[in-house]
Amino acid sequence: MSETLYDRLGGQSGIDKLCNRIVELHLENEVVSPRYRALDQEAIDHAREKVKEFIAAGTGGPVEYTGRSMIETHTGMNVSAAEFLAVVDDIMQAMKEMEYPEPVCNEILGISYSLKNEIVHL
Ligand code: HEM
Repeated sequence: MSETLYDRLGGQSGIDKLCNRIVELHLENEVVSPRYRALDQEAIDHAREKVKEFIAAGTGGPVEYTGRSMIETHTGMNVSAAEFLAVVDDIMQAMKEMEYPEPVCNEILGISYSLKNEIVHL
């Protein structure tokens, strides 16, 4: 059987580390940090855990996503294209730091972009 993207991300432990780093980068990224700094610690922790689940489930892991849909989550935020790009940049930066092979980075990049219309200007 061929390896899933979940496997190539290092399974749940790889995805957990990746998401932890992505959230750290968001909190330092001046384009999007106000969005996350507006949340209390509990909400940040909750979002981080749901993102871990979302990626694991979406890449073929043995996990069910129990969070809200992308449209439901981001509706009312009026997320801009610049904010979307900043979030994708942080994802790519975290993947680069963790030295994932380029094809794996590109797959995540493609999946991220495929979600743009479910996140931006809602
Ligand atoms: C590929 C891009 C993105 C993905 C996959 C994604 C995924 C998620 C997930 C899974 C959650 C948690 C859902 C839940 O609580 O049930 C979430 C929450 C959140 N997202 Fe996104 N997101 C993306 C882009 C963005 C962007 C561009 C922004 C704006 C800067 C953003 C802002 C937020 C905020 C503020 C929350 C917390 C919402 C709350 O606590 O009510 N996200 N996102």
